[in-house]
Amino acid sequence: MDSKDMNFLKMIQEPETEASGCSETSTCGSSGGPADMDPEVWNKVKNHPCYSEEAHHFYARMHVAVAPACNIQCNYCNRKYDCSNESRPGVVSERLTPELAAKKVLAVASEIHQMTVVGIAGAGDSLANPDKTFKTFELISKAAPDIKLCLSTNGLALPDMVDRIADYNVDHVTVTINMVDPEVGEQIYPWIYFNKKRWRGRDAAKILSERQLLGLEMLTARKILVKVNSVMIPGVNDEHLKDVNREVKRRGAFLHNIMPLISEPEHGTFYGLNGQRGPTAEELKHLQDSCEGEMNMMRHCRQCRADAVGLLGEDRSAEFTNEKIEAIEIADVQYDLAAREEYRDKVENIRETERRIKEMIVSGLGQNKDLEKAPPILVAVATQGGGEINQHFGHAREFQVYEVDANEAKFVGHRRVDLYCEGGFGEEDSLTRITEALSDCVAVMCAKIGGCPKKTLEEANILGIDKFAFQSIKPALLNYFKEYVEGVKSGAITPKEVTSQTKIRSGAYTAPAGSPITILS
Ligand SMILES: C[S@@+](CC[C@H](N)C(=O)[O-])C[C@H]1O[C@@H](n2cnc3c(N)ncnc32)[C@H](O)[C@@H]1O
Ligand code: SF4
Ligand code: SF4
Repeated sequence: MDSKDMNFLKMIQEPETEASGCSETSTCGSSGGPADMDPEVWNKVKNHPCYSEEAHHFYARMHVAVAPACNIQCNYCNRKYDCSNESRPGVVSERLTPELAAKKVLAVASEIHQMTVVGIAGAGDSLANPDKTFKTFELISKAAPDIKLCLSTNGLALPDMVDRIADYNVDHVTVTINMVDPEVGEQIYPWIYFNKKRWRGRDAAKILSERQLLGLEMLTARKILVKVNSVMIPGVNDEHLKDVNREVKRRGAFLHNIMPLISEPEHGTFYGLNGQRGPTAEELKHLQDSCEGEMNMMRHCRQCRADAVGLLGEDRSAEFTNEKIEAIEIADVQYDLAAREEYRDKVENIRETERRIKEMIVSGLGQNKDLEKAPPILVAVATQGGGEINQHFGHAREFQVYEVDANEAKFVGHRRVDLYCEGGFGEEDSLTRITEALSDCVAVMCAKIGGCPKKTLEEANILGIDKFAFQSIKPALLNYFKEYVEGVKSGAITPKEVTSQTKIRSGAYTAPAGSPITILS
């Protein structure tokens, strides 16, 4: 186990908690997953960072960019193959052959033990490049059998590929479904290439939609978990995505990930060049909230590049360039399966303990009528993984935002920000932007915060809090909720009107060049 892994484990093993008498390092019972989840499903999702919000604090993924071609055109997509400065889907720094991809997976997995999933998500479409995609899976599954395989597709080729997908034990497939009505679809897709012919307009959208829904049914019939991605395009498919949600739910999709359209003109997409805007954070959250029901909504998607490596929200791809991978002697790569398993076992014990602690806190809060009645608050958290408040305010490139009440602390999105501590350079500007980005939060929790940013935040009625440093995020937030409500009651804290429908001012915040738009997902 390398020193980074050791630090990470130490970080998650030694929390200082005031949450309860049960130490978080102890293992209070078995790790069976949430009570309401089928154990077979839990086993598939428990260490997949995209399929489980909880898992994304502990486990990493990597994308291997082996699939350059695409069989359709979306009006929001412009693929780039040598781009290191844009952080959005469809861009990569370098292409990979299946052989180099497998070598890269081994190199990353031996360096980053929390990396549990390899996905193929472009830069084009995984199933428009089936030979490269399945060759890559074949090589990875031989060399690294504990790694989960995952693919993303627009679904056009899916019905023809389901058997091959099942043959490679791929348990997770993402299908992008933006419409179930060809009238809507013709505004999103200028053409598709199907049966050796280019189709346009409503005919194209009809074929695509039928193939997507058929593919989805075929996957769920084989118990393969399907995440449906939908890009929310205001005025085109925003209201219609409720119908999409209903149709995919009916066909057994496991998770629905409604993502905001990214349409900066400089990316050169059709929508970007024609002024099609993306949704505001408030619009996005409203739609996600209205679709949330029996079906899980994904709210922690970071809209990653096609060659992303690391925990969601961090990108370590620059550490694993083709040049570095090519220079590695495969015999020097230490793929230590036992150490990887040991790491996962420890994480699962910690998660199980945290779940029990949360239950105890919630049951304690439930005894108090004032807390039960109090409206939810939004709190921002600086974390670098491990499910803890463990990042210095000035080192945060994103803040996670939680909606907290007496019953739960729910992840509702993230805000990307400029780094505050950059050697004293431009600090005031970045602090202003961070304050704007967190304007709807009552507090920001971090491992440490300096006097100056604390004062500026307080002027905007956002408390900078570092006393929960290195504690588990959700227990700390639930404990803080009690403190906040009591503080408001006693007059020590000035209340902030915040509800789940609060207007999040994403429009007021300009993301730094090269980063995706700020979202509250
Ligand atoms: C680059 S695609 C690769 C996988 C596959 N070709 C597909 O479309 O599903 C990965 C995801 O990024 C999404 N995406 C691409 N460009 C986007 C944009 N400009 N805004 C939001 N999502 C985008 C796609 O819809 C898809 O869900
Ligand atoms: S299907 Fe995927 S890769 Fe192809 S154009 Fe659409 S978003 Fe881009
Ligand atoms: S784009 Fe979203 S679903 Fe895909 S790896 Fe990133 S966080 Fe996961």
